[in-house]
Amino acid sequence: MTPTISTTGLTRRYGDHLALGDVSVDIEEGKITGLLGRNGAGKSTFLRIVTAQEFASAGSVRVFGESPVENERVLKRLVLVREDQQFPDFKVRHALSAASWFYPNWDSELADTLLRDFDLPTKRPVKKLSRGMRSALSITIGLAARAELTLLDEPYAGLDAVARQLFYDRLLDDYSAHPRTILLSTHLIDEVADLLEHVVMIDKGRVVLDAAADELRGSAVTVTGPALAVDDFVSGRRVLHRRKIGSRASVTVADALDPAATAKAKALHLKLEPLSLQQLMVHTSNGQTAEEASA
Ligand SMILES: Nc1ncnc2c1ncn2[C@@H]1O[C@H](COP(=O)(O)OP(=O)(O)OP(=O)(O)O)[C@@H](O)[C@H]1O
Repeated sequence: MTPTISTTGLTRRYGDHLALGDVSVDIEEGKITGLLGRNGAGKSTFLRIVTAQEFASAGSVRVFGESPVENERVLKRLVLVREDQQFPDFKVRHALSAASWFYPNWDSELADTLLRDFDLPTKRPVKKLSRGMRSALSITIGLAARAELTLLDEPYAGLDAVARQLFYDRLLDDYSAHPRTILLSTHLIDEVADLLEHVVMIDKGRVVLDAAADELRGSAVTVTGPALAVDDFVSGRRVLHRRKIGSRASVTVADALDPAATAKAKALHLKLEPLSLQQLMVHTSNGQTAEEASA
């Protein structure tokens, strides 16, 4: 199956700053993929290149098997929702009508439902909306467009926790009813972790993880207990992080534990805690091994 997005050696330099370096990834069709990374990691740059709003310095990008550059055939099959979405001087209902003409799969029933859910005033000029309301409008357009490729670039600026949860719920409901390829860029990883089927993590412009979310959940574990027992238990394993407090230690290892190792930990009275995706990003983007000690 041809991936919806495929990049090879994608590189973007701004002067001497490398925003994306040699990024080769495939974003598979019909999945929700998380594009994760810290501020400035290169997520928006990647999405702007995929949507031909910006050009690569080197490497190639294919979307639906073709170059997206000046390619109407490709661009009309995708929607990008950006955090800093700009709207013409329209009222909300005019912004929605304009979107309905532009996107071939537009669902006005869904748009109406989302307007009600987010309590958006249809007669108000977009410029008079609060920041959170503007995000809600962008999300409404992004979901109601029901584009085959839906790109969401941290679309929740200013949205409160209740509105963000509403967005995640509606995204999942509509995706379940109308499966499509969704790429969601975010650093609020814990909030979206359960939605994601695949994860691409970028750090300083480089891909540092590209794996199925299920594979990553439980792929690292923190072992806590008496320092000697912990050190013995983790010996020979790849240590991501080590913390010592007096005679106790807490060590994160990048291995899934097999049943025998889990039984051994239990016998040694060691505590095992699987690492969340968010913690995994913290450790992955902090470098290979971190050591902390306090007496
Ligand atoms: N037009 C530009 N000119 C110069 N540098 C840029 C430009 N656009 C992006 N950058 C730099 O490239 C890097 C990647 O930026 P990008 O916006 O892609 O990161 P991001 O992962 O989306 O970050 P955030 O989560 O903060 O939105 C940053 O260091 C940024 O300052």
